[in-house]
Amino acid sequence: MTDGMRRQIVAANWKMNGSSELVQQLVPAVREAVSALDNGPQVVIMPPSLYLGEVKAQLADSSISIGVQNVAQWQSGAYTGEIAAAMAADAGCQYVLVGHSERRELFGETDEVVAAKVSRILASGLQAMVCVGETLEERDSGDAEAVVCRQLEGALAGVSADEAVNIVIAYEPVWAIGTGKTATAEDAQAMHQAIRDKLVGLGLPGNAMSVLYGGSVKPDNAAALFMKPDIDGGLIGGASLKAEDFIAICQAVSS
Ligand SMILES: O=C[C@H](O)COP(=O)(O)O
Repeated sequence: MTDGMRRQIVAANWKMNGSSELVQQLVPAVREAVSALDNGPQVVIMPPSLYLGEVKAQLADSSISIGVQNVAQWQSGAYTGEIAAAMAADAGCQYVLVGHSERRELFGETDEVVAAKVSRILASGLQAMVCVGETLEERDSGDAEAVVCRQLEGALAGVSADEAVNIVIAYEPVWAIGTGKTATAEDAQAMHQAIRDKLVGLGLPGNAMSVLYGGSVKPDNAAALFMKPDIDGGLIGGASLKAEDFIAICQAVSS
């Protein structure tokens, strides 16, 4: 299923959850299980930034990558409470999540802000995991694809085909996040295909880029989603906080 830079990825977004205790319990267990996988996915752990150092220490010499859940659109300066993409790189991250629907909804992130962040992330030599997805209302009114295409166009404004090697797309229907309602594998596949077509339309190598699915991915639905031809793995919220569940999801990619 991989083609060029397209690769299977399972990313853990802890959101604002976790503790030092969780790091000490969960990360070594995930590390051990992932190292035993044949042909396993690239695993990425994105804890709250305060725990990055502890997670990194647990992952020394492992193949698992680390990332942050957000960075500022600015380079540096008087932006109390923010962290810069360059700092994420300096702290040893490889990935940055950007444009998550919670950031768009709760923190007012527009497509323009997302695009500015993408540009900072790429300039810092990191991989941008760009989230897109429609609300239930938008899906019910038949606008899901148009919304996702608009978000892609906005977030990737100014990204060149060469830079696309450092972009991963995560399709997360908002109505499926944390609700236990997941898109059917068929609906997710259809949207992933539409995303690739849109990327190609934007002059980017859409068929060679990784496109992940997120939204209530659990051990019991992961394999059906991941076996679809255009789904390259998942962005996992709730289930990434339980070692057993997250490991089972990583195993579903390699099976
Ligand atoms: O970033 C992760 C997603 O928002 C999915 O969260 P969830 O797996 O809890 O539905």
